[in-house]
Amino acid sequence: MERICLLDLDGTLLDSAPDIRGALNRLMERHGMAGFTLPEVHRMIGNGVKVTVEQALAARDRPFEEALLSSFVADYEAHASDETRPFPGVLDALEALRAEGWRLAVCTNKPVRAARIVLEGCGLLPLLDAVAGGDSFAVRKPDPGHLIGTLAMLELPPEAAGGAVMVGDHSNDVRSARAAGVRPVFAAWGYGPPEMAEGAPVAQTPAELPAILRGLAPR
Ligand SMILES: O=C(O)COP(=O)(O)O
Ligand SMILES: [Mg+2]
Repeated sequence: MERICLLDLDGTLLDSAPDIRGALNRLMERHGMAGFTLPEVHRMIGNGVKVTVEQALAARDRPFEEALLSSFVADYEAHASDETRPFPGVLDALEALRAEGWRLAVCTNKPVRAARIVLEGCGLLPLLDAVAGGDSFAVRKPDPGHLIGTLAMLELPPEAAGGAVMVGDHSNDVRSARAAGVRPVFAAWGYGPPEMAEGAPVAQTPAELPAILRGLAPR
């Protein structure tokens, strides 16, 4: 069975919160609202941009508007890799996994256009066999269909989930993996608190991934 590694993006491959915060706080400022600290923004990431903007507006007692979301996304796309970088060790870990025969695909709740822009800006795009965003399918994490759809982008059937691992920093990643029949690994360096691992194996750093995934690989 083929070895497939599905990877979450924000808080797993990339420390993207500074640029998400930048675009969010510029939106808030344009509309006369107070901005957010980095730890506050960490807690708003993982359910897609719409939820991020909804939570930000709700925190300031302001109703959600589609136009505010569009203006946030346009600003974010223009500044997606100003400060965003791969977490230390990510590039080496991805190269090691590829050398060991793992196919790599991103499965993120971020809209796919923004995901590709930031992956390109950070130099990770050439290492990936597919990128599935939160708007690539009718469903997104925690729905297992998002992972099954990502496998389909690799021209693999749902049964290939048995040879796949999902690395992510949010309970959405762990839950969608389990529901799809994919083994989850929790990225402890990301934005999710430790309880979001929900009993999944935990990688403390990206450097631990090759050994952990080797232990989970189909034989
Ligand atoms: O919330 C988002 O926009 C994306 O989050 P994810 O990359 O961790 O799925
Ligand atoms: Mg994440």
